[in-house]
Amino acid sequence: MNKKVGLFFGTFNPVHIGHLIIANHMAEFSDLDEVWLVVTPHNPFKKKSSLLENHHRLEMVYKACEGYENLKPSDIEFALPQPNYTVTTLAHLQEKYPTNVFCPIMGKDNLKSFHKWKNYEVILENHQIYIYPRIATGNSEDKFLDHPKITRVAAPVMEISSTFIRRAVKEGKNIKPMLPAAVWDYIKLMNFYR
Ligand SMILES: Nc1ncnc2c1ncn2[C@@H]1O[C@H](COP(=O)(O)OP(=O)(O)OP(=O)(O)O)[C@@H](O)[C@H]1O
Ligand SMILES: O=C(O)c1ccc[n+]([C@@H]2O[C@H](COP(=O)([O-])O)[C@@H](O)[C@H]2O)c1
Repeated sequence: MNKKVGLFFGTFNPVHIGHLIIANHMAEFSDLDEVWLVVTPHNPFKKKSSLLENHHRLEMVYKACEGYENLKPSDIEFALPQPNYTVTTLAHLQEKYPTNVFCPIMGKDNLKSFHKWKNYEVILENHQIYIYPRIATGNSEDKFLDHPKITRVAAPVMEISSTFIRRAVKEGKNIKPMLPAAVWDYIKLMNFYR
């Protein structure tokens, strides 16, 4: 049988429990067999300056996924041209794993800017997109929400961001519960974000 794989793309600088809870919820409560956390070297919409090196972010994702049978870290984008366009990654993955069915996972907030993604029509044509709820800013219409290639999954809403975590670590705050334990220990050990 073809394996249905959810793809959770992110810079994961660092990965936090918000990411982990969503990824795990998708793997456990939707029809996805696995969720791959794809570490993006360079998001086309984000500045690269505050980014930790790719292998450090991957290491944190690897640590976060430990003990979760259906969550897998992926470094597939490391060898692809940058900035990383999701349409390119999807084509590459489909070629490498022809029997897998790949479904990108996205927060409802991201759907608002989806029409600005490179070749978004191609993504929609070839893939079912799994959407989880997110508190969105602004009130523009979600024109994709009722699209047949959109599947909505009622996951918990987690308002935590990597930006908040980086800032808090810099200020010496204890934000241990916001990170998987092994990720918190690694950040301390490596003196990241100080
Ligand atoms: N708390 C959260 N709950 C659900 N989804 C999230 C959460 N934080 C981020 N995401 C989503 O997870 C994916 C990867 O997130 P990303 O690595 O950009 O983290 P981030 O916390 O948004 O980072 P930053 O604060 O550095 O912008 C993105 O699709 C993003 O929208
Ligand atoms: O392909 C695109 O045009 C595109 C535009 C913006 C974002 N993305 C991908 O979406 C992922 C999540 O984006 P973000 O901004 O929520 O971190 C990130 O890993 C990017 O590679 C992709």
